[in-house]
Amino acid sequence: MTDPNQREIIVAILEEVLEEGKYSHLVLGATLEKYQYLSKQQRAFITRVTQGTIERLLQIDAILGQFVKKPKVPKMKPLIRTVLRSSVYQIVFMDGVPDAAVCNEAVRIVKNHGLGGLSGFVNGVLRNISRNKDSITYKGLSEAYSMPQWIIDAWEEQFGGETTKQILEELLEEKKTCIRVNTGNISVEELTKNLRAQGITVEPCEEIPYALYISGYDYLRGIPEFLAGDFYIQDFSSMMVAHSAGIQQGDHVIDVCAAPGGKSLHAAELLAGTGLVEARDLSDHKVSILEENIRRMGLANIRAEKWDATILNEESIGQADVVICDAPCSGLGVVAKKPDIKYHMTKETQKELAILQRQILDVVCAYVKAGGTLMYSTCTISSQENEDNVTWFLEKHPDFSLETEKQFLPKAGKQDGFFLAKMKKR
Ligand SMILES: C[S@@+](CC[C@H](N)C(=O)[O-])C[C@H]1O[C@@H](n2cnc3c(N)ncnc32)[C@H](O)[C@@H]1O
Repeated sequence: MTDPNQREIIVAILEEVLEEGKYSHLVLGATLEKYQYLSKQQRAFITRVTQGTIERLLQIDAILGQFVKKPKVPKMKPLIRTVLRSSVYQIVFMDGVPDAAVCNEAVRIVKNHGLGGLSGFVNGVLRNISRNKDSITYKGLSEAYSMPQWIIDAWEEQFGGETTKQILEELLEEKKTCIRVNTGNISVEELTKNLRAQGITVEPCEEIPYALYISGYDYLRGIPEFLAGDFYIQDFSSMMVAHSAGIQQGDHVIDVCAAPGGKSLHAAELLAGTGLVEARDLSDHKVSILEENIRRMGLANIRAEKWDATILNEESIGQADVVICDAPCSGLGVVAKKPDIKYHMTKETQKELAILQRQILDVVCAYVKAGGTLMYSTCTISSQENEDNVTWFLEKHPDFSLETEKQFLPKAGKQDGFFLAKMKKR
């Protein structure tokens, strides 16, 4: 557990995410791929500490604020700040990691980076926190649940205090990965057997027979069945889009915001080799991600295309049995798995996103055939981006009617926060 290398790696990841603003899941994924020689335990430790530190950042900074009078956290040297933050996470939120080892490692890293003059400060702060863990207090929900205040305010207004507290609690609980089995490649039973043989815990998902929860695995790309396209990582709430769209064999599906491809690939799988899915996204980079996933899943009835969804594609008018509009959104429903989102998002950006979502809906509804279906979804729980947009859309487009609308709230070990609306064109 105390291999010196691990904590150096953790600090390097956190510096990229917290100091340079890169996305944690991308930096962590790339790092785990780079250090394939590490053991499964070491990788699990790196994942837990980096994700935990990001997830609990406001809480950790509040703790540091209680124990360090000067300098304030924002005024600290970036490396010192990162070492302290990741060490506080281990001392306060992890059992089974000796505090003395955490302090010693922090001192060693600081010295290795030429900041030996500050090693006494780092050592003193961490040992003080270790001795006084029980006296830590938090001012308000924002500190206690590490969630920016503006998000709490918005949720309290929308859901009330009790539900907001429940959401905040769920977001910090243990997470499981939900996968969609590519049943064209392998049966659910066979995949379950293969994964269990590798020591992976596999549990069924009650709502969708071809969805499973997996945990205790090392590294995604280290699972041969992942590389073979036998499964795709997708939350069950997100699977509900293609699952409940009423896709029939031979259908033409247009997914207007498709990358990395979860819903498009799912639709193509449901079409079982028939029909066509046009999977569109904004940039060449996104299209190449779509193409890579299409190749991995081995599907022939789907093609990736570059197209800006805010621009009308004349050729697509009235062509689709199903249009999937999984719009760019604030992502606040998935902060349990991508915790840095909550610090990047702002009220202003959220407003801009709601406008963009309306713009996209307004254009892409033209692609739906008479009698066809428009699926609108987001991975957020904000009514501004969800129900309000649907109401606005239905008023503006009376030829569409609402069939179902569902807001999934985040539930630990079960589902992300997600919204979907199924609309029918008369
Ligand atoms: C929520 S993600 C889509 C996730 C995807 N549907 C899935 O299930 O894997 C939103 C996507 O919208 C794309 N996007 C943003 N603005 C767009 C636009 N104007 N036109 C098309 N795609 C856009 C983003 O690049 C991003 O890939």
